[in-house]
Amino acid sequence: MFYDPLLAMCTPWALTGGALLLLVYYAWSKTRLRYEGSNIPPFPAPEKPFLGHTLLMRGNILDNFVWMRKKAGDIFSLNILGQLLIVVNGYETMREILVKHAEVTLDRPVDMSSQFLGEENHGLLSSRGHNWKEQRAITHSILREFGMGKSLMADKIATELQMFIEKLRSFEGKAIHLPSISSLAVCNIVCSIAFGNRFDYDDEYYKHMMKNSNAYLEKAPPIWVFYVATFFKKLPGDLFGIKEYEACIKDLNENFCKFQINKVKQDLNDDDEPQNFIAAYLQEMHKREKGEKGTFLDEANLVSLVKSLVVAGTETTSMTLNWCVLYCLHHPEIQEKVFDEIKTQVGTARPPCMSDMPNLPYLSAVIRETQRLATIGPLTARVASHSFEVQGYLIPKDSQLMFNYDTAHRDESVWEKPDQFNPERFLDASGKLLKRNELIPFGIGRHICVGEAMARMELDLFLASMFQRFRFEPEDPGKELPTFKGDLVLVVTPKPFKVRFRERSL
Ligand code: HEM
Repeated sequence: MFYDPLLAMCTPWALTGGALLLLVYYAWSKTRLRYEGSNIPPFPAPEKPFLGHTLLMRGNILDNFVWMRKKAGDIFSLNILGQLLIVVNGYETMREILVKHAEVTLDRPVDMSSQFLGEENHGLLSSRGHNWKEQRAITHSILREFGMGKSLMADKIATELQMFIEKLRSFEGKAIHLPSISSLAVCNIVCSIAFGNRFDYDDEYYKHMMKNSNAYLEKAPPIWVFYVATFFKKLPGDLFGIKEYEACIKDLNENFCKFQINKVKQDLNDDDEPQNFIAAYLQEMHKREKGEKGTFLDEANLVSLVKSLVVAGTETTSMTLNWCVLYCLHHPEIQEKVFDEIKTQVGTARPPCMSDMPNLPYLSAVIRETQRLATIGPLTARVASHSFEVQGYLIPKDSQLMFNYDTAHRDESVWEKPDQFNPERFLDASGKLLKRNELIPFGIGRHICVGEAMARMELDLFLASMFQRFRFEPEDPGKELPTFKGDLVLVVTPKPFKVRFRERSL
């Protein structure tokens, strides 16, 4: 046979080169957007080869979105490793899509934790279509039955609030990190509704599970990592902490949510009056299973639901309390004004209750302004189930949409000096509370926070009692006060700071 030494030498190189070319072509074809010629929203910056706009998702995304919006307008496109991501800003534009096009923007994209737990269509945060509709309706109806926004819920909150205030008193003015206590208190309210139990603040099991619940938010890898997380997971080591994150959420799932459900199941009798969320859900599930219509209610959905109540219902409320305290450290005069209002309208002999709230408009304005300026949950995502048009742009089927709620709260055309903490913007000239539609801390459209009424009640009661009983003072009055600039870890958290709760002499 003919032997060519040159060919023999070249072949390994040719093979390697060919393989590399194929790999490059594969990577290029996977990361390229295929919408040439269609009128998708504009890009704020040129795409980088292979990476698209992925690097723009690093750092403080909310700050990055500000300059992108200035360049490209309220709706702009990003290429994240081949996935079209359309970012939507401004109250009117978000409303137009989430309300007018609600049916085609109903589903959320699969999130990382659901993917890791094999829960791609479960519960409320990651379920889709008819399953989501049934889970949403049952959650809403059970929470309403348990008195969300009514007295039963208020009683549960008041019981926990008493423990919380006692705990704050016990520090006798020593500087503390508020969320390490407030998260335990707020989560206890969710627990007492979900499975009828509260935990002692020093309970090791509870503290461990709360750490997992916090990790859900704090340890969540950066958003862009999600697109390549399954690949990174296969690599040795733990790049971006993906494996640690997975371990935390699995522990929370198995040893908290499933464990508590099994405990309720042991004593469940379908004929008894349900005493908690889990029992009510299981009883309704058994009823529907016997019907002819079929049901999406099942235990896998319940596990995910319980987890979303714990995770979505804890840090959001706890961080809002923390932000409010931080703003008041900067504005002691506002703090005193709230105290004076409570002293006049409620007195100091008993804790404030829900029926006092109509007489406390200034406190309500402080809470609204806290929610506006902090925008705890600034980003939410959806997938377009069909193509549709908005403001002349095509939103193609399967594109992902990210809604930037933060912009609704910071638009200068709506809010004068939006970066300042000014509760007066929620009051009219006679001191009456104003309703302002652009305030959307709980979101808009069909996915609007299912725990809104409960959260409002918690914020009202907790803050009213905190203002009544304590003066909030900085850890070290000689030092610079903690900054207004927060960190986005799914929820926006202030940079950790300590505060002194000085008991007022009442
Ligand atoms: C101050 C406290 C809270 C804030 C600022 C807040 C904010 C939000 C926001 C912005 C959303 C997303 C809306 C969207 O995707 O458009 C949401 C959804 C949700 N929240 Fe809240 N939330 C709070 C408290 C609570 C509480 C106390 C619970 C329950 C115990 C809760 C449970 C949920 C659930 C389950 C969802 C998903 C709803 C769905 O997709 O249908 N949240 N919340």
